[in-house]
Amino acid sequence: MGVQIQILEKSFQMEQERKLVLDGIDLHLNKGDFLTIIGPSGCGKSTLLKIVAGLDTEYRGVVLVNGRQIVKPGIAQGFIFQEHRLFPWLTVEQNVAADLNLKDPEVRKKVDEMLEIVRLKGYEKAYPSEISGGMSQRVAIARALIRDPEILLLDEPFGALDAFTRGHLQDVLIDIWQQKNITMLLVTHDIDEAVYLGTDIAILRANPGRIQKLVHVDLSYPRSRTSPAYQQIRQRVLQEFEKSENEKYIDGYGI
Ligand SMILES: Nc1ncnc2c1ncn2[C@@H]1O[C@H](COP(=O)(O)OP(=O)(O)OP(=O)(O)O)[C@@H](O)[C@H]1O
Repeated sequence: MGVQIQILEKSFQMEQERKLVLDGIDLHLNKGDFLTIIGPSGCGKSTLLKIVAGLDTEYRGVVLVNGRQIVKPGIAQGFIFQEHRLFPWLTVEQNVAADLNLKDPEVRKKVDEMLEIVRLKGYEKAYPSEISGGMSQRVAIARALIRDPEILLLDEPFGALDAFTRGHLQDVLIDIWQQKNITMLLVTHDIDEAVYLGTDIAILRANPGRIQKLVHVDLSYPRSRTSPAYQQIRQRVLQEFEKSENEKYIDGYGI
């Protein structure tokens, strides 16, 4: 049970050649794990997430979510993009309900519960143009959660937000994860975000994308960024990250 990701090979056809992007990725997440993924630009993080989401099925390998093979997008795999992708003509509560009927008392109850979890009570009737970027991203998270996904996939979800809002949303995300005991897979460029959120961190290297190192973060939540144990793990991850970046240049790619 849990999530099994086995990507033997993922390549893209370029004009002249096939480019190998992911090579031998093997990851296992138990229910309730929070895996963060970092790595140099272009190492295949988004490609990996799209494969797990079922958005890309052109690869050699297999992804299993609770024993079921992922062959297309579905409600079992919630996906949060960097931009929130809300419908501008729908209110906050309509965006959360999306194709579900808000007049159904069960749906109404769930929408209210989700808005409570993402701390948006009082904004039900607002339109996306009337709320901030951070609030919009919380609406997107509520919209994914209402479908009870077995795994939530987040691609740089807070990358476009200012540092203060990002810090706040990281805490909201930990809250949601703890309340729902959901399995999380989050891609980020931010080493601090990877350490602050993850039970485990996968550091990828590029050309082709491979797992450079898996680091287990044995720290309880909420985490203190200034604690020596936190700083020690951060330092370790940073060193691995630098190694993965150097290898990218030694290989002659990425410049
Ligand atoms: N649809 C596509 N067709 C061809 N090549 C692609 C396609 N999508 C991604 N690639 C290539 O695959 C590689 C990995 O891309 P991907 O977006 O997964 O990397 P990333 O690690 O998420 O990068 P970043 O951190 O910059 O967002 C890159 O070299 C990219 O150019």
